Amino acid sequence: MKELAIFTQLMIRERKDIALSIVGGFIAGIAGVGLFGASGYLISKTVFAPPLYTLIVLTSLVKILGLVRAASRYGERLYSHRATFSLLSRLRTAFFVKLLPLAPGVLSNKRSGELLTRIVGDVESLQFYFLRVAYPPVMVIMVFLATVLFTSIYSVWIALVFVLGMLIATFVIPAIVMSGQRKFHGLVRQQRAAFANNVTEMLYGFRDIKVYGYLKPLKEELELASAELGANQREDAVRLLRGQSLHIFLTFLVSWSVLVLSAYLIVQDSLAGVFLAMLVMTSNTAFEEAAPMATLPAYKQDSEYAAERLTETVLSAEVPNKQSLREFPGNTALSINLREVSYQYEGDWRPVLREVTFALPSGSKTAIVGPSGSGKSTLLELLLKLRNPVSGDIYMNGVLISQLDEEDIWRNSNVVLQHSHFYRGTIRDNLLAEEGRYTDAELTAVLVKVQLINTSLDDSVFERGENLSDGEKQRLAMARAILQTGRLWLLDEPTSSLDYVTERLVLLQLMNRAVDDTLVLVSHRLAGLEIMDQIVVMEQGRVVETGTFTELMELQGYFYRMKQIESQVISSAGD
Ligand SMILES: Nc1ncnc2c1ncn2[C@@H]1O[C@H](COP(=O)(O)OP(=O)(O)OP(=O)(O)O)[C@@H](O)[C@H]1O
Repeated sequence: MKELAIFTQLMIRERKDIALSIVGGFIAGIAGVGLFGASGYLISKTVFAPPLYTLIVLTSLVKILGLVRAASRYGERLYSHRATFSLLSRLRTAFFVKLLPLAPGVLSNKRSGELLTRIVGDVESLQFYFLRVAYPPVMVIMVFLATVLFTSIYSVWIALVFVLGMLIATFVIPAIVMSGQRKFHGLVRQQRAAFANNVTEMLYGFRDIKVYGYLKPLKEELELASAELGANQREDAVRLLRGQSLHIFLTFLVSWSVLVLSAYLIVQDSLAGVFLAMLVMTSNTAFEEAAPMATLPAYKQDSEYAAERLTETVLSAEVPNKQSLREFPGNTALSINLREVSYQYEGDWRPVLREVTFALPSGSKTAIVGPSGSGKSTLLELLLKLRNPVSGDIYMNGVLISQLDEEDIWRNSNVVLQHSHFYRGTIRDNLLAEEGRYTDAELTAVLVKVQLINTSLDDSVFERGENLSDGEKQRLAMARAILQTGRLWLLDEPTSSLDYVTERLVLLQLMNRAVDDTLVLVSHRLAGLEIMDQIVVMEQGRVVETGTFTELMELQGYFYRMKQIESQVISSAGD
């Protein structure tokens, strides 16, 4: 199956450990069969009171085989587990490297809880591919062939019993295990993903869920789902155990058959009685070695399913071809051109942006205004190449954005999105400034610029900034942007939670800092836009007006009417 090709390639890189584990496993298997065979022979031989040297040779052989078996089993375990963990670490890295450039796309398509359990669970499942799928057949075939060859020296019929038993162990028992497994194929995995989704959603929205009294039904639902998942996991484990029990039953069945057949052959004078115990012990040990065959197809199916889903996760997003990308155009303030840009969210029936065309000259300051839902934030995401236009073109300094590496765009932009993320740590950690790049005095000066006057760099920040007000979060996000050195500013309502005075002060600082740079400010508020070089007015995904504040007011169109309404609302609120 082609999805497992990645794994096969990784196995080739671990070939040395794999080869050593196969050699160790083979020696351990053969030594085990030899050890028990020799013990059986020794027991039988003592009955005939053989010369002392025969007993010494046989006892020494048993001891040596015991030592060889233990040492080679140790080697096999050491190398096979080392190979497994190296494979796991390579697999994790390889998958993460593939996932990383796709992150914004994959994260917006998938629910976070599901994505996490999928990736972790599927990668962990694949670690068993080598130990429980690829490795056992090689070992079983080698040990078994050697054993059949050895027994055929004494009796072809006994060798045939071995072959028959092995066919049952390799095909019939796994088929019985699989017949139950097929019905439940992937069910546990799907249930686990659904469960993780519900838990993550509950954790994210815990406060609202609690306040609205929705906690109890949700908890009951989760408990039910958890019990169902537990029951199915138990059933899965029981199915595997049933396979192993069947295999043990087969081992005894074969040993009994060998015993009966040997007894018959001894009576017929076709076999010397002294070999009876040896053959029975040999069959018992050889079949013990084949125990992993019972669960092999179940693990194989599980690994294939995991590989398929992992591939689907990385293939479901567009893979950027970095080779054909062009160098980011210079260290100057960017000029940006949008030509007939349209965008539609996946699965949505209407476009969010429709043939948007406007230009942002180098060093210009542009405000994008419009009612909620008119597509302003989506437009910024397109400029950041977090999303790609469905049609139309975006140029940055004359280069098509599709030919630019998004990481270059991010590095050259100072961004404040509507919802910034904050980490558990200190204010200093959350400024995300490269260590050693700024002194504490410089960082504090930036905090002052964004009016976080009483905030210290060592103040703690809780997970997701729970202990910060919305206004503090916005100012901290603004401080982060100010500490960046890009020449493009993309700000999505960065001051919407601030009071009027603080907002003015912060924006003033920002304009001073970005004086020579290109700046785009998405804003709901229309006050203070006089200082902008250009205002782009959007409505239902279209650009309806563009111009300076004065031009738009003179036009007496959409912006003018919005401004009138805002003034009326402000004055009536003041009455
Ligand atoms: N991830 C998404 N998937 C599907 N639809 C989305 C997604 N994000 C936004 N939308 C839809 O796209 C439209 C435009 O959203 P967008 O956030 O760009 O508007 P906006 O003008 O920035 O709004 P606001 O001023 O309220 O922030 C909305 O109708 C919204 O429902």
